[in-house]
Amino acid sequence: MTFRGADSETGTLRTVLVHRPGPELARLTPRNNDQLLFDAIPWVSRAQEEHDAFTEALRARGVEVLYLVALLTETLQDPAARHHVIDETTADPRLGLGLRRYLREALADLDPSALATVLTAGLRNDELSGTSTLVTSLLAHEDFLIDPLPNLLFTRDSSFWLPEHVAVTSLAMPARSRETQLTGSIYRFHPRFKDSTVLHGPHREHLEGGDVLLLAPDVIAVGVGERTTPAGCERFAEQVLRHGLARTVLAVPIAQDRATMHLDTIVTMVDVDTVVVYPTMAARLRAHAITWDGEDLHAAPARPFFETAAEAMGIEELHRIDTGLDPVTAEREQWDDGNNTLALAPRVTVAYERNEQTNDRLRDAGIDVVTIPGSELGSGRGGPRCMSCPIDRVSARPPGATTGSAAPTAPPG
Ligand SMILES: NC(=[NH2+])NCCC[C@H](N)C(=O)O
Repeated sequence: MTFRGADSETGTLRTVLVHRPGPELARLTPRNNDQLLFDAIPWVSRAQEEHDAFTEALRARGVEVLYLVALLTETLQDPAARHHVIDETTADPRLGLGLRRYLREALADLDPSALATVLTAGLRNDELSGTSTLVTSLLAHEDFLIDPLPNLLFTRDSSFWLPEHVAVTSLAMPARSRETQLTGSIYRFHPRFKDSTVLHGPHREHLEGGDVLLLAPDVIAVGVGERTTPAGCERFAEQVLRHGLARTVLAVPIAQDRATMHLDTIVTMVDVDTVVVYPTMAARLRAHAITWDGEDLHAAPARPFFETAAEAMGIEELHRIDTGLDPVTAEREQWDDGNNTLALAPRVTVAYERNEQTNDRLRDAGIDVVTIPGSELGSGRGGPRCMSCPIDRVSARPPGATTGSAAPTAPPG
C-alpha cells in the first residue's frame, strides 16, 4: 500500500507519524544536553503526558496517529531489517573491531522490542555486560557506545512526505544523524511502507524536514541555514522538479542560529494562503525561485519572500499573521515555538498554549487554535509541527490559484 503523502501544509490531516518521548530523554544530563540539542533537562513523565495530550487532540479530530517505536518494532520482526539496522548502528568507527563483533551478536539476540529500545535510548559503556574490550576499558563509564536519540521526538526532521513520495533526510547535527537509520529502515522494510518511493537519503547533502514547507501543491519552500545546506537544497530541488512534484522550489536563506534552526521556526501555514510568521524576520526573508527546464536547474536572484511565494503560488497575496504583539513578546514566543504550528485542516491548527499573544492573534484572524501544553516538550526547542510527520493529507490548493506553466518532468533520477 502506498500513502497519499501531502501536497500542502493545511489539507485535512488523515495520518501522522509521531514519537512518544521515552527512555532516551532520561539520558539527558547537564553535561550532555547541549550536545544532544536540548536547552534543559526535561521531566520525562510530564513530557509524556504533554505528548499524550497532543496525540489525543489529533485523534479527537479524526487523525490516525502512528508511533515511530511501534513501527520500528514491527519492522524489526523482519530478519533482513534487523540485519540491516544492526549493521548500520555498529558501523560507528568509535566501536572498534572487537566491540563491533560483540555488539552485532548481542543485538541480534534481542527481541524486536528490546532492540528498538537500545536503538532509541542508546547503550552506555557501564550497561554492557558479557565482554570487555580495549575500547570499553579506555572509554569512561558514562560514554555511550550507541548514542541515545532524544530528538526522535521531532519526527518532522528525519523524514517528510510529498505526494506519494517520502524523503528520508540527511540530518546535519551529529547528535541526530542516526535517526534516519531508523526512519530509513521503517520505510524500506515495514509492510505498510515498503512500496513507498523514497527520495534523498541519509548519506546525501544535508536536508531536514523542518526546512521544507509545502506552500501549495506545486510550490515548495526550502530554508537554507544551520540544517539544510545549499547543496542539500540543490539536490532536493532537482529531484522534486524532475519528478514533477513541484513546479517551483523557493530557496530561502535563514540565519544560522539556534533560534532559527529551521524555516518552520520562523513561519508555518495556518490556511492555504495564510502563514503565521516571526515579524522581525518576515521583512528580511528573501527567496530564490528555482525552476527546471527539463535539463538544468535555474535559480533566479533573491527577491522578497512574500512576493515571490505569492507569485509562484498563483495568488494575489500570501497573508501573514505575526507572532506576538511587540518585538519582545514576539521574540519570546518565537523562541517557544509560537510560529511552529501544525495545521489539521485549513484554518484549524495546533499550537503550544504558552504562546498566548500569538494564539490570540491567530484567533482574531478566525483561526481555530487547538492548544496543547508544552513546557517539557518545548525544552528540545520544537513545537507541534516539528513533532509531526504528516503521511496522509487531503489535497488543498489556495482558492483562485492559477497554476502557471507546467514544469517538464523526467523519470526519477
Ligand atoms: N523542525 C524543527 N524545528 N525541529 C526542531 C528540532 C529541535 C531539536 N532539538 C534540534 O535541535 O534538532
